[in-house]
Amino acid sequence: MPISLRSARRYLVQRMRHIIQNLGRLKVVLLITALSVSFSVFITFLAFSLRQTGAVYNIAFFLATFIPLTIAPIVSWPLISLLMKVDSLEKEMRLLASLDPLTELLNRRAFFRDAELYIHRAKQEGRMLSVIALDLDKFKAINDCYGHSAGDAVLRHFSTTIRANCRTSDLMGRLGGEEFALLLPNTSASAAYALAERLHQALRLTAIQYGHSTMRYTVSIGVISVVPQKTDNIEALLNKADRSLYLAKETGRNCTVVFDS
Ligand SMILES: Nc1nc2c(ncn2[C@@H]2O[C@H](COP(=O)(O)OP(=O)(O)OP(=O)(O)O)[C@@H](O)[C@H]2O)c(=O)[nH]1
Repeated sequence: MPISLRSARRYLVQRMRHIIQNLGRLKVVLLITALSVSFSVFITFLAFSLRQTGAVYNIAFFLATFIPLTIAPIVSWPLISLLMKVDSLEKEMRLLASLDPLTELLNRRAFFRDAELYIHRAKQEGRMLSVIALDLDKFKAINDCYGHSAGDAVLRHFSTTIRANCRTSDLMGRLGGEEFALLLPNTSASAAYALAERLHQALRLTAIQYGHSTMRYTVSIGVISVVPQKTDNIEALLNKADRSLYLAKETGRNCTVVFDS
């Protein structure tokens, strides 16, 4: 019983938020005011029906209209404002919980969660998608040579390069350390390979100024492109992309290997 009460309350709060978001603050306050006045007039009417007439009756109806008309907006405006603020803070918190704080790409958990949705949709529509695993080369040497915050600057730079080369519909995540992953919906192996090559090219043209130092870095990339089958999930696809990435590292780094099944 307490569970159903709690879920009923949660449902009501959600409905209220939905209404507030759809109508906007002003319309909601006007609606509350109109409802308050109607209710107050109705109660007054019930109390006086068939009993009183004349001046008292008129004064009571005047008060039944005037009091809620003035009080309802004064009370509801700040309350609705507060609810809207809580709502946008909650949205912001949910977004922050999904992002890697250094690069502002999706964190591992959010990437895996969203990737499953993309894969599910691709299965339903029978469409191809590509998963790309990326790992910066000899990143430890950058940290050792220039310091940890220089390493952080490289990670941020790489995430900006990824963003500049991907579509807004692509999923971009930092899985941890210097490992990144992309999921490209509706993307063939050749288009995914072309993106990987654009990233290599962008890094070739890049020299990051850090203090008095100029840093250059490269990335190794593994690609898998499939029309996902029933048993495919992000873990399985990322495993295959990782196997290609491993080959890219073995081949001498700074290159792309496409998974060959
Ligand atoms: N600056 C910085 N370094 C990190 C972060 N997370 C992990 N690292 C470092 O990334 C380095 C990863 O090193 P390795 O796994 O040996 O890989 P690598 O040096 O890139 O070598 P290869 O992958 O074989 O090319 C380690 O030194 C970690 O300390 C981070 O958030 N910031």
